[in-house]
Amino acid sequence: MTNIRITEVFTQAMPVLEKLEEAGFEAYFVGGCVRDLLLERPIHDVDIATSAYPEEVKETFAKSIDTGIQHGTVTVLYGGSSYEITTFRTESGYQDFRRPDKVTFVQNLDEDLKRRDFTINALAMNRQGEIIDLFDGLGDLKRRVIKAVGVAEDRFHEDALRMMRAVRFMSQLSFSLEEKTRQAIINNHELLSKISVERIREEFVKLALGKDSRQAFKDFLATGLSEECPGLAGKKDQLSVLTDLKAGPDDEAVFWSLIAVLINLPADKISPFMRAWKNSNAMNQQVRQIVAAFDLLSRGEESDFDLFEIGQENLEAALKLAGLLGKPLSSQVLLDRYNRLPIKAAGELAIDGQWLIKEGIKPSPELGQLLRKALEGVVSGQVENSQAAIAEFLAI
Ligand SMILES: Nc1ccn([C@@H]2O[C@H](COP(=O)(O)OP(=O)(O)OP(=O)(O)O)[C@@H](O)[C@H]2O)c(=O)n1
Ligand SMILES: [Mg+2]
Repeated sequence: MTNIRITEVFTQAMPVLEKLEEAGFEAYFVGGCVRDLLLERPIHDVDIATSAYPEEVKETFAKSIDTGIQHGTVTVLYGGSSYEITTFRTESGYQDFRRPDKVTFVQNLDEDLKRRDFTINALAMNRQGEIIDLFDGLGDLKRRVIKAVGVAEDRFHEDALRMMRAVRFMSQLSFSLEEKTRQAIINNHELLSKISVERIREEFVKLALGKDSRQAFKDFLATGLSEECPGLAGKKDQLSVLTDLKAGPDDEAVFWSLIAVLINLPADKISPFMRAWKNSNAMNQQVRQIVAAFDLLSRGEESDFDLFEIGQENLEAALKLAGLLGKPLSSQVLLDRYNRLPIKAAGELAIDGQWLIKEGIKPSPELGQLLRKALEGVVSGQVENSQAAIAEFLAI
């Protein structure tokens, strides 16, 4: 990330503010993009707050999409980028999606900023590049603290997900939690149970993959937030390993596998756990495979054919998992063994079912067994991967 790129993002976005101002409205950059600009972090989305009502925003720009009119948000496409433009409002539009939104439009930026979650997220910037900072967000950026705007309890009652956001930002930014904010999370952690699992999962994964996850996991556990998460209630002791890892996880599937191992999930309980977190089937399957591979490798009895079946991706993931847990698996030896396998996929076998049929084997369970035998023979180096050698090996 460079300053040039950051400047570019805002330079590109300036005409959007300009157009709103020319149309007679106030408009500011707000929230995460201003925070990330000041922290010199990469900016992924530029949010704009304005005095214009959604209909007025739509009239100001040629191309727009109604992404969240009921929250006051219109997405505007301009100069090849898209911008979320939201009318000044109070009472968050961030409520759990199953609950009706109560959005009240307000007259000015100040009222809007007051209802934002943290001081570092309640900064705005105008077209002149001046920062509007009503709650000493700049000071908190310097002190590197996550502090709720105003009365923390109120902010968490407006949207309990913010408690998860607090620990997520700790991890991503390497910030600490301001004491009153921390106390408010301790007092209100039960509210998290009202929030949809999808939203909690999103924050949980961002926390896990953030650069300071170990510090953030400490507060995730100490404030009681973990007690409100699917499958994690009563597991604080096992999960405390997360605060003491050599490094944080950098891969989502490895992270879920780590959790599954830490809370001692038996193989048949991994799926229900992953589903409780509303993970995709693909993620669920990957995690089951990684944990199975990790268990097998931990026993140290894996054959070459086991390595073949595990496959490169899951092997690397299982080794990462072992690394996080400080397990002494000889990674290089295993990877070398894998790399020396004569074939890496069943498709590379010199014969297939068609070929066996041509050789006079009837489509039958026997055919499947022969294929499997050939595969095992080739993978384990017992037989060369050629049709002639395999035919002799199978005695057909
Ligand atoms: N529960 C929430 C979610 C968002 N916001 C406000 O809306 C802004 C934008 O929200 P979002 O994009 O979800 O978060 P960011 O802070 O931008 O973080 P990220 O980098 O993950 O986008 C936040 O900065 C904050 O001012 C809030 O007050 N409460
Ligand atoms: Mg954002």
